[in-house]
Amino acid sequence: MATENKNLSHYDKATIPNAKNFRFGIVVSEWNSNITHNLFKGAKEALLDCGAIEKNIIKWDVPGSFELVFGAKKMIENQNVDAVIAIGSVIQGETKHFDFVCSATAQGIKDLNVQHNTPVIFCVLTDNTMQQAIERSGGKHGNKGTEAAIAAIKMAALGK
Ligand SMILES: Nc1c(NC[C@H](O)[C@H](O)[C@H](O)CO)[nH]c(=O)[nH]c1=O
Ligand SMILES: CC(=O)[C@@H](O)COP(=O)(O)O
Repeated sequence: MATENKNLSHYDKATIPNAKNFRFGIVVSEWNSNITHNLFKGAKEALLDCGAIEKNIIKWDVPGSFELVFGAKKMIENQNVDAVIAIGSVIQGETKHFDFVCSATAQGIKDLNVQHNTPVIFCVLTDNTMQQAIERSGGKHGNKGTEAAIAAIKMAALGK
């Protein structure tokens, strides 16, 4: 199902564990900060709505999506978190750089999930245009940050 057919912000609290006992790390890319700020806002609001305590939400900023992998790794190693949300917005430019950034970031975050015992949620928009990014960070398709927060809670609770 494409995003076109679902709202990223919809969730049923009855199906989500209470997040009050979990610590969350959120690593946020500064590239396209108009987008990543809204993704972070959506994620934080959803975590709090599902019972998370504000002091248990640790936010770090990194320069770009490529640096999300290192930031998430350091968050896992140093902050005793139950899940990490990696937030970025990659938008196609004139060159193939988009492909390399998206691929490296996705593969790097996948690798962290394999190498560590802390889930890292892929909240990186990879859009053709700024308009697509706007629509997925609080616009007509909802907010991917909200979706990522719900995934983080469910993964933090897995096996507990
Ligand atoms: N063009 C975008 C980038 N590019 C920067 C890289 O992520 C990285 O910071 C740089 O290559 C130095 O290592 N990053 C985004 O997050 N979004 C973009 O659209
Ligand atoms: C994803 C990027 O790095 C890209 O936005 C940079 O733009 P360009 O490909 O025009 O250099």
